[in-house]
Amino acid sequence: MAKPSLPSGDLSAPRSNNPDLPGLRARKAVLTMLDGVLRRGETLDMAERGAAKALAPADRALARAIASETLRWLVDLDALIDSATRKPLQHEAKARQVLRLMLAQWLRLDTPPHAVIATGLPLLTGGLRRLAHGVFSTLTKRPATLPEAPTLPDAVRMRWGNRAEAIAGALALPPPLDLTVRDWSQTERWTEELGGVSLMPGHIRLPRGEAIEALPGFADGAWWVQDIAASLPARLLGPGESRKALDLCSAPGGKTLQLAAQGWDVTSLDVKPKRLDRVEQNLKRTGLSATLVSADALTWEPTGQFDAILLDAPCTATGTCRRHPDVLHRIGAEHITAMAALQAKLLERAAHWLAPGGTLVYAVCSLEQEEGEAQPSTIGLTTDPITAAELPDGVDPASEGWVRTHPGLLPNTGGMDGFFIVRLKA
Ligand SMILES: C[S@@+](CC[C@H](N)C(=O)[O-])C[C@H]1O[C@@H](n2cnc3c(N)ncnc32)[C@H](O)[C@@H]1O
Repeated sequence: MAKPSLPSGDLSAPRSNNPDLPGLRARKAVLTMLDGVLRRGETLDMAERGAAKALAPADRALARAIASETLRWLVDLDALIDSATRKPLQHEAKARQVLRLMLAQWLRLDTPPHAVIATGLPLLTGGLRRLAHGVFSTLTKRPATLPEAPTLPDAVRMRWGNRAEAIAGALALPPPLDLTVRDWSQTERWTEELGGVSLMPGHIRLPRGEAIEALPGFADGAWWVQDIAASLPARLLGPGESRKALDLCSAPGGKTLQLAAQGWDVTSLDVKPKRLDRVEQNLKRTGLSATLVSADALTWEPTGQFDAILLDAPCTATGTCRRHPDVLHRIGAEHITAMAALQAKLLERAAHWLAPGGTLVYAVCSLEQEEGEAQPSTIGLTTDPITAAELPDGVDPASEGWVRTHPGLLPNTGGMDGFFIVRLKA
């Protein structure tokens, strides 16, 4: 079973309970991050910003890796804990949280048990510390193992239906790093120079773990990081030939860059000014241009119509579960319903801004039917079927003409994020 590469944070065991020891501070941050995700429903990014901001970069990376692996394997870690306790621990009890992160380090990050104990047990006191020590020792003596792939929470498995097993298989593996090349004619050159593989023109796949900013071509903006699935929506609009495109909900701007590079005259709109700043920085780095608009798409009114609109709508982002395993535990029916309602409103508005004969691509990085397959029927545009020739080998359009990707696709080359994409014509 492939394991994530371990960040170079301090794995050595502190010899006392001194809370200032760096190894202990990283584990404390993990505990706060797990609490943020599991108790307060925060994203892992948000929880990390709150809990780990004072840590040195290597310790912060270590804390992120431990929290990610804990959340990815939570169901299996809990089963191990329950198999070694006579009285089940409450779901969010501190002793359970500490045992979860201890087991994730030992079983997923290959941290030696003595280091796990030295940095885990000081998070507890008294009887709880003795209990955690007992459970961890029982499991290391067995020795306990994890299954080949993480077990998905029941509600998630039910929602993802017959794709669930393949997605769980992909969750066990660290996802690769995909890049989109600004000038597609340079794909071969950059693929060779960066030592990657290309699955489509303009696409390069590298093994995970590269320091992106140090790679050749980054500073000159010859490419940007973008999962291959995330690159499909803009590709489906084809060459722009200076026609007008609206990238609605555009930040941090991967699709704005693509549309600009494909020759569209792009208006790039997002409601969050700080996120729009990132679009600006990305445009600057890549030498591409777009008109930036900081506005709420629910109230904004354009001055004219667009030949193309890309609506990469806000969503539950469950399709990014490989990199954000918090979505396995945070997202429930109420989030999906709320997002689906927002997406329907955005789609409805966007449809009115399309010039006659114009094209609208609707996309979400969600694996949920309500946010994907159920959406386009609510507006009066016709589907412009996506063809297999427009997709990477191994990904086929559905008979309805749309595309549903998920992490279990392209299993031999590293998978892809989960997206729903449909192309509609006015
Ligand atoms: C899935 S992300 C977009 C990713 C982006 N298309 C890319 O490729 O980099 C969704 C974006 O929608 C924005 N958003 C959410 N509600 C919005 C609204 N009412 N109006 C405009 N933008 C909105 C968020 O700020 C977020 O940046």
